Amino acid sequence: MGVQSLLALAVAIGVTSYLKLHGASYTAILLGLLVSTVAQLAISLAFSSLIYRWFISPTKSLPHPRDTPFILGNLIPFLSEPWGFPLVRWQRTVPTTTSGFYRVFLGPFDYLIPKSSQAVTTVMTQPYLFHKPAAVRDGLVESLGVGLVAAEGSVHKRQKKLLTPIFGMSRNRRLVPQMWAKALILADKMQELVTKFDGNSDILFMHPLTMAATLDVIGVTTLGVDFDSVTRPDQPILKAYQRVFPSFENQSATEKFFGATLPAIISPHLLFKLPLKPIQEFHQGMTFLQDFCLAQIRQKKQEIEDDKNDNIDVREKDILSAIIASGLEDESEILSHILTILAAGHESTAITLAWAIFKLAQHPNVQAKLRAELQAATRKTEGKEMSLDEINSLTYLRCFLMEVFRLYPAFPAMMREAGNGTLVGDLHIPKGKQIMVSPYAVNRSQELWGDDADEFRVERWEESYSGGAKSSQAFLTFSSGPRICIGKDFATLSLKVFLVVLVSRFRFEEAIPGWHPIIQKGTSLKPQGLKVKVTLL
Ligand code: HEM
Repeated sequence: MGVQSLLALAVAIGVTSYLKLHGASYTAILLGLLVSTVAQLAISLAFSSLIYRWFISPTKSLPHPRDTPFILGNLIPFLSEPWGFPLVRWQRTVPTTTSGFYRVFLGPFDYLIPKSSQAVTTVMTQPYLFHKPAAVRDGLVESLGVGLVAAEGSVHKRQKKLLTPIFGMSRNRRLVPQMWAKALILADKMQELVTKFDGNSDILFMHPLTMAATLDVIGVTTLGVDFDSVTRPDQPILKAYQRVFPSFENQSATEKFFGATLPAIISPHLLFKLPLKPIQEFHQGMTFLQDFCLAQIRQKKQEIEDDKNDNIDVREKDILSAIIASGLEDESEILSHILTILAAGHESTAITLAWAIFKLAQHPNVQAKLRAELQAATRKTEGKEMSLDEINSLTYLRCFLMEVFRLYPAFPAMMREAGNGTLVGDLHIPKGKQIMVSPYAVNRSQELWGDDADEFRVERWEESYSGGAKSSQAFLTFSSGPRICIGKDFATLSLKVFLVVLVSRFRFEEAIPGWHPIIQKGTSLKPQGLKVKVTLL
């Protein structure tokens, strides 16, 4: 229990005893407690925002954004804009210090932000010292269990060792036909939509389509189950995910406000118990997914047990089979891995695919160059499905995708917390200090990428394999260090397959010249209402 909580308890006991001794009624005592709680909260807020932050904190000498009002600090831009926007501004305007960190204030909470690549390295290469904050971890555990995203320390190390080979090159080779089949189904659906009214062209909202398609890829590759979300938008798994990750487009202004604010200020234990409609929907969605995945796990276990010949096709059929065949027996851990892979794997890829298609529409020259590369490759394969090596030999496709990854990282910020007090150069970071690492801001840093960091310039990846970045920590789309995304190659491959199939079959143009979709505020870079004109070639 911290000093503040002890003080609060002492004041509450004091107030109750005083009122009781003076013969007050229970209503008066309750009222007294309420008033004293509010007063303590106000004093604690004022103390952290007006005194601790400026005069006592060991990080008090670090620079911070200009225009930082007392009390609210930098909270307003953070709540009113997509997270990445203020982070890019601050990355450019706050002076660089020797430690490479600066600080921002979200209401009473102070965050350190690593600005230099050295500071980013310090945080990302020591994931068990700078771990995920308890509130973030608790939220993940509540929904997904202790899978790789939520695990810390030795548990994370063991899980990563178990899962890394399952996501290796030999699996990717096996996945290509499944991904290809799903990309063709998406292309067929898009063809059906654009030819519906006798023409060969129409405006399509891409994000719902990419969500359904990437969910289908993850379903077939992870569980060996065909969700069929692209052709059946009412199928229950898709509906469950729409409940778990609601799109802001379908929410009222109040729901949007609370959806962006409550997770930042209330502990997940409390948040998940609130009698609010989105929370109830979340639980219903999660319960459905848990029951569904558990049934799949039991069925798959049986298949593997029944296979007396250790048949590779049974043990390696999909990611779930490979996890069970690896010898992991704990059913709740297997369930956490599957829920984690399904959740982490499809939304991020869907967001990236939607942005990729939007960038093609915005940049016809890039699209033409990519199509030319694909047509030349397709001539060689005589229009048949490409192999992993053929897909990976498409150099312009790689360059295009890297530039999309750089400018549109699906997760604009990652939260961390110092597990122990530590020294970084001359800066003492105290235990419990909150840290925010921003892939969005680092990927657009002019110090690391040059003056044209904001420009969508595919050539930078043609000129140099690293895109000309001045540090290996300049590209954080998939995080870096021991907690780097395990599905990085899986996601890259499935995006390449989707792009090969879609760009070969359709031309993408801006639906409205110069229009840009709004980016959802919060933890992901979800585009709202992303639409493009799609023409069948
Ligand atoms: C474009 C697509 C993707 C992006 C941008 C992305 C990005 C990220 C990022 C930034 C992290 C680190 C989060 C943090 O530490 O706070 C992460 C972790 C993770 N991702 Fe991905 N991801 C993508 C696709 C996938 C896919 C397809 C899968 C699985 C099939 C996956 C599974 C995971 C897992 C299990 C972790 C936790 C790794 C660990 O903590 O060791 N991701 N991802």
